[in-house]
Amino acid sequence: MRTSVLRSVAEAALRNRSSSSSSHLLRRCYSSESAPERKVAILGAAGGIGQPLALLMKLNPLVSKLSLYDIAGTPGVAADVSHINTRSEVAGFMGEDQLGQALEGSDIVIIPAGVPRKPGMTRDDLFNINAGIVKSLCTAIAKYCPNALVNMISNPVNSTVPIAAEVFKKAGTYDEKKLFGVTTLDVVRAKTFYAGKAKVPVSEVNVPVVGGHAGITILPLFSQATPKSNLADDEIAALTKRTQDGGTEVVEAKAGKGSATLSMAYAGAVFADACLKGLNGVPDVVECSFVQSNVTELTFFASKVRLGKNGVEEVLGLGPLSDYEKQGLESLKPELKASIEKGIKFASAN
Ligand SMILES: NC(=O)C1=CN([C@@H]2O[C@H](COP(=O)(O)OP(=O)(O)OC[C@H]3O[C@@H](n4cnc5c(N)ncnc54)[C@H](O)[C@@H]3O)[C@@H](O)[C@H]2O)C=CC1
Ligand SMILES: O=C([O-])CC(=O)C(=O)O
Repeated sequence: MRTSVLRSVAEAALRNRSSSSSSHLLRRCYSSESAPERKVAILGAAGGIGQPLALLMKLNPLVSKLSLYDIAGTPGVAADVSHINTRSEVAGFMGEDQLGQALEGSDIVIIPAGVPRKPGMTRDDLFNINAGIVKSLCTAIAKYCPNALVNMISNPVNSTVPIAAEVFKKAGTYDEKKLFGVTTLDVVRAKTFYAGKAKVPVSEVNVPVVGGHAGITILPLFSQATPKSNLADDEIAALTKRTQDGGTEVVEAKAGKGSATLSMAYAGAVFADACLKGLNGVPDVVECSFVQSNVTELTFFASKVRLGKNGVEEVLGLGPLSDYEKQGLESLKPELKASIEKGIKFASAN
């Protein structure tokens, strides 16, 4: 009761954001004690990404219930994480019989379930195994928590997101505002690499990354990076390539032991936090994500997205592009289009 009254007042304050009391009210309204109940489920929670992501979500005061699901290993991960003295109650679920229980009542479902790359593989080489995993998990989401926001991490994201959309369409639960391909790691990398090259504080850096999440479909827009810098064209080209190959850099360094897990868990936690803030009515929450889109002729595309109480509030445009970026945009379209179509075809046929 007290919380809902507080929230109405805070929302009124939001409408008049110059009010000196508004920031105080909002702080109270969205602080951990009064934040609304939010259940977050992680599918693939015992994996390389799933475990550190479970840790990071346990540290998030906006989460009240943390549901950890995998086909094996979740009781141990859940017992371990549950001892941390933060707000959320943790429950572990293992095996398909428990998937419904894991999902029921979820506000956000994060999916890092599936196999990772080994050196020499592309993300698309994961399609044959991961497409089926994502399809069956999304079928369960449509049944048990059709209104949840879905944060898709499993690769190839350029195809797994269209697969999820088709599964939800077939089930009659598709809401394009609620399905997200997580491309935050591309942004995290672009920020880190840009800060290093431009010699600016990394905490102040912003770089949009658009397109998709594989090789040349990852298009960082360094012309829009802030703080501004005077990097030469060849430096921008090298930064772009390093961002596009960031995943492969980690795969090769891990030499057969998987792909990015820790940086991905961080990126997944940043994106889920943004979704939670959006759901809770925090204004001006903007992150890049691979979503259903009209920004280009492609039906799914990553760009900046404003997050709100229903998920996507607004898909933002690309802004001004340099000639180099315009070229990159045209070059990525055929590959991204083919990956989207591959996902749709798989989901329609199976
Ligand atoms: N979107 C992105 O930026 C990134 C995506 N990834 C992708 O994330 C996925 C997971 O990577 P890792 O955690 O390193 O792999 P991992 O092999 O360490 O963990 C995957 C987990 O998924 C579980 N799993 C398999 N089938 C399942 C099912 N049907 N239901 C529930 N859980 C199931 C496994 O038991 C395992 O615990 C890979 O596809 C990888 O390519 C990785 C890094 C970045
Ligand atoms: O490269 C991979 O296979 C995993 C991934 O998506 C990334 O690290 O960006």
